[in-house]
Amino acid sequence: MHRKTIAELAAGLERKEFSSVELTQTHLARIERLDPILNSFITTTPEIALAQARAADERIAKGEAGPLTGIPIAQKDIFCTKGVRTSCGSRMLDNFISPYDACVVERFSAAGAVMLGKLNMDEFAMGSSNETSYYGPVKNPWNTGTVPGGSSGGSAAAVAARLAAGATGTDTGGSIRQPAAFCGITGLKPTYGRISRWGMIAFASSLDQAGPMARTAEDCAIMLQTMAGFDERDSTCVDRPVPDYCAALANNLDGLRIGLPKEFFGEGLDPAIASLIQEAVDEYRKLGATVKEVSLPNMHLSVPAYYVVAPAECSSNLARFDGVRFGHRCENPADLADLYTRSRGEGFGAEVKRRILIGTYALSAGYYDAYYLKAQKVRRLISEDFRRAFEEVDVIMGPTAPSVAFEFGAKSADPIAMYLSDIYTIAVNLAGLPGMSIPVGFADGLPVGMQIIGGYFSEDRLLNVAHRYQQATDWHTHVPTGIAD
Ligand SMILES: NC(=O)C[C@H](N)C(=O)O
Repeated sequence: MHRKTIAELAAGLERKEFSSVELTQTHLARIERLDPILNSFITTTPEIALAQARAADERIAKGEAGPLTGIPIAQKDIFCTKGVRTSCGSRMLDNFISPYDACVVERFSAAGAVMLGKLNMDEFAMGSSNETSYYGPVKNPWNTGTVPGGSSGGSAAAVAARLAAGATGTDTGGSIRQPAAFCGITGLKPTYGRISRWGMIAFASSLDQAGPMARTAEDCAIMLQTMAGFDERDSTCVDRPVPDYCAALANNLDGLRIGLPKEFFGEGLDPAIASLIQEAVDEYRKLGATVKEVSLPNMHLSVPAYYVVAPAECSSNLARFDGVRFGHRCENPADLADLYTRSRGEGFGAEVKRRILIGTYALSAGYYDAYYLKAQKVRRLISEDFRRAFEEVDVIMGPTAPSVAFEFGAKSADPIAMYLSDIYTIAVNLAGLPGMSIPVGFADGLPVGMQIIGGYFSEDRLLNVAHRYQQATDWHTHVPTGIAD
């Protein structure tokens, strides 16, 4: 059962080949058996899952099921879940039981989905390897000596290992796409504003966006259908109709104009990855696409601009964790200053502290114009680069990450080396565009992801482009041996 995609599981439930309770029990048993190795879950919620599965079976029996009714999924632990610990991968929130559900969680519940638990992640989504989690790193199911990527590493590993049929992720600077690439799954970061951020713990509010992570583009379409749409509780959520993402999947790709940015194929890219991307692009030629080189001249400024904007917003957002209202509080504070200092000092890990310090510095009087204002101008230049490219092409393709999954510890001592693993993804966040990662092969036995970037609100087109490729190839069907057999 666990090998089936969400679309296949929904068909099986409808035909009564198995019940949601059976399906849920199968996944819970797999988590119990395999997650001690992978560490992809921070919290499992078997009682909630089985209650939701029973309710789903009733709904299916009455003929009132939707495409996600009875499907076992899991939530990144950045989404607030009522009555369930919501840690954001941090000691700061280790004791935090959320009093409400995030909008995304509400929508999955309303659709009748089953929540298996909360997934491991880099602390407050800051990281690209899952090594910054207070709960320990997640292992990559393809090779447990390598990282799963981050920050949505628990989501990617759980889906790759068939512990959940689908998972939510969030992407501030590559956090859905890079782990999807490292674990050989499909992930979509939608346009900024497509999905409500309400109840999603804020890291960098002008960049954060939730999205689906699953095995296929079709499954991502099914999940996005439920996640997308206006919510007045998030002032940046866009009030715009949600298209039927599944209806567009099978459209043919005749005449699709693909752009390959020359900046994506330069120095620093693993040559094995470059050739797999070229092979995938050749497949698209066979499917009727035309291919041309485009340029994103300000791409090289994306990582530096991100590491001003994101820490600046993080220093402001994380000011709320003060030991007073919720989260970690130090023992016996001497006075208020001691309470703040020790609670934050004990509650946050090293990477989070680094970002808060960078952000506070960048925003401080005298440095604001030199850093923050300048980074905002660069952001505008990057958006303009994409706008110009999309005058000539429909989608942009390139590698998701410059390397395959790396070994634990390989980049932890060098923050800049770690930051560079998001070199191809971050510009998309700065511009607010949608982007996907799909599996296109293996290098050194590890999965390689290709990124597909589209214009604003072109998620239907991206999913269509990804789906047609997945119908013509089988990279997305490969299963990590040993762990996920
Ligand atoms: N949250 C993200 O998108 C991850 C990014 N690597 C960061 O550390 O900021």
